[in-house]
Amino acid sequence: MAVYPEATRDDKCNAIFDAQLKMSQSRCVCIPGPVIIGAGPSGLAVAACLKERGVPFLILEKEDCLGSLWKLKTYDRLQLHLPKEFCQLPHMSFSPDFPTYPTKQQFISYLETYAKYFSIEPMFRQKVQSAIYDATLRFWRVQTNESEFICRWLIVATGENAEEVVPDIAGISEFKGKLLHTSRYKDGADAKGSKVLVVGCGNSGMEVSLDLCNNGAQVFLSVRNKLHILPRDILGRSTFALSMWLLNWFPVKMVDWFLLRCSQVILGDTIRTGIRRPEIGPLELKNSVGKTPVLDVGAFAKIKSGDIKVVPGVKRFLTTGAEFADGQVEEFDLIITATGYRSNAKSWLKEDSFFSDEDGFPRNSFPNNWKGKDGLYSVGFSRRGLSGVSVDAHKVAEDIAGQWNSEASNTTESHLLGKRCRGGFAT
Ligand SMILES: Cc1cc2nc3c(=O)[nH]c(=O)nc-3n(C[C@H](O)[C@H](O)[C@H](O)COP(=O)(O)OP(=O)(O)OC[C@H]3O[C@@H](n4cnc5c(N)ncnc54)[C@H](O)[C@@H]3O)c2cc1C
Ligand SMILES: NC(=O)C1=CN([C@@H]2O[C@H](COP(=O)(O)OP(=O)(O)OC[C@H]3O[C@@H](n4cnc5c(N)ncnc54)[C@H](OP(=O)(O)O)[C@@H]3O)[C@@H](O)[C@H]2O)C=CC1
Ligand SMILES: O=C(O)C(=O)Cc1c[nH]c2ccccc12
Repeated sequence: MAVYPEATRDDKCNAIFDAQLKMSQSRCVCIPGPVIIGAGPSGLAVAACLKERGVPFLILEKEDCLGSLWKLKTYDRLQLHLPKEFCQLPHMSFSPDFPTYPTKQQFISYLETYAKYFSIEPMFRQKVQSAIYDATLRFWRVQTNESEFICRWLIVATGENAEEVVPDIAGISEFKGKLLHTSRYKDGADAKGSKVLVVGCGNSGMEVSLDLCNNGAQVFLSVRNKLHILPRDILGRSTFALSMWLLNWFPVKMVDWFLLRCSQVILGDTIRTGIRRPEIGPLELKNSVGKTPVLDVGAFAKIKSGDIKVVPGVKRFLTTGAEFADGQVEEFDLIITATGYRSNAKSWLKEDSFFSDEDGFPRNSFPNNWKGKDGLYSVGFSRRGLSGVSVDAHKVAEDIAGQWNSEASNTTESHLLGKRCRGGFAT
């Protein structure tokens, strides 16, 4: 357990008095176990692990459903791009009927079943506005739009993709056509015959481009940087699974070399289409800066055939279209920003040591990214997708359960505060 500077008796009395005064004025609830922020896969996974260990908890979720990223912010044709065995959460496998790459709907129904099985009932419409550690009381104070929650442990599970990144490109507000981020794209049903620019070439940009193309749109894909494209499957086996298997025996550079040779044979030279590859290999790049390679499900064939046209980065937007870095100008009906997401943790978490101001991720990288000080934890910030979520969830639950079961969790302060709190939620 962390060691705190001892507060004086007077400090403690004043702080307890302040806390009690605040509680009597506003709705304030003491939570006996941890408060988990976010009811996505990470929040559910750590909740299930805590349940297994008999630790009560409360999940606060800003939306009115669990798995909100998957339910509200993803397109219809989405399928997991890692095989299902790498995406399941702790203590429950996917249905054997699910295909290797479950669909969005299957993944959502898995999350629903998961929550039901473990009797996880998040509190919805609770947007966390601030969380601050009271060093005198040794409690976290979590303020939502409705209430204040007081707890000993705080688990940040708000995700790597909490907020859309909207590019700050000149003239973006001038564009008179339709402009939307991939998080609001559902399908290309209305796009038939229209001219569409997709800005950004991650997995979202590639898959949305493919979907638009399949729906009869004329698609331009703006690529400003180097990136790795790998086929999702090599000889009928998942590229990701194959990579993980090879990494048991070979160094990452050798596995990267193998992946690039296979990509060359299966996809051909990406440079011919205007897409340059980084000098560092795909897995090494993922491990070092977290940049996920594109796992291609068909968009690259459309690029090679010219159905999707690769254009350089956008220099500026115009009222009717865009000008690109090479001076080319095109008119568009629709522009879709596929420019990714960012963490929102720094907008509400008032602490300076565990989470970085720069990117809102824990400062320490995997495997030391899950535990901060003063009872602060994170799940789902390891840049390892859903398999990273499970690893974090196990570690966090084990650590908290250890404290919960020891006498240390029953401090005098918690009893004193607990008696004064009105009501309490703990699932
Ligand atoms: C299009 C897309 C496809 C993906 N496909 C894959 C894949 O195939 N395989 C894979 O491994 N990963 C994939 N990912 C990565 C994705 O991050 C994970 O699948 C997973 O959703 C991460 O779970 P999470 O719970 O950490 O975050 P999220 O799913 O984002 O959940 C976080 C939750 O926190 C809530 N929240 C945020 N801020 C607050 C606040 N202030 N107060 C209260 N609640 C808050 C949100 O509403 C949300 O419900 C994909 C991501 C995207 C965008
Ligand atoms: N089937 C699946 O399972 C899918 C999984 N995903 C996952 O979801 C997560 C998010 O993916 P995604 O939404 O693609 O986001 P990413 O962050 O992976 O990609 C964003 C892209 O936008 C570009 N970009 C960012 N800012 C700008 C800008 N100002 N101008 C031009 N381009 C810009 C980036 O290029 P640059 O390199 O230059 O910064 C990058 O190509 C990833 O983890 C991904 O793997 C997404 C879709 C499908
Ligand atoms: O979907 C994502 O963003 C992921 O992080 C999944 C993932 C983890 N490690 C990888 C290596 C190659 C491709 C995807 C992933």
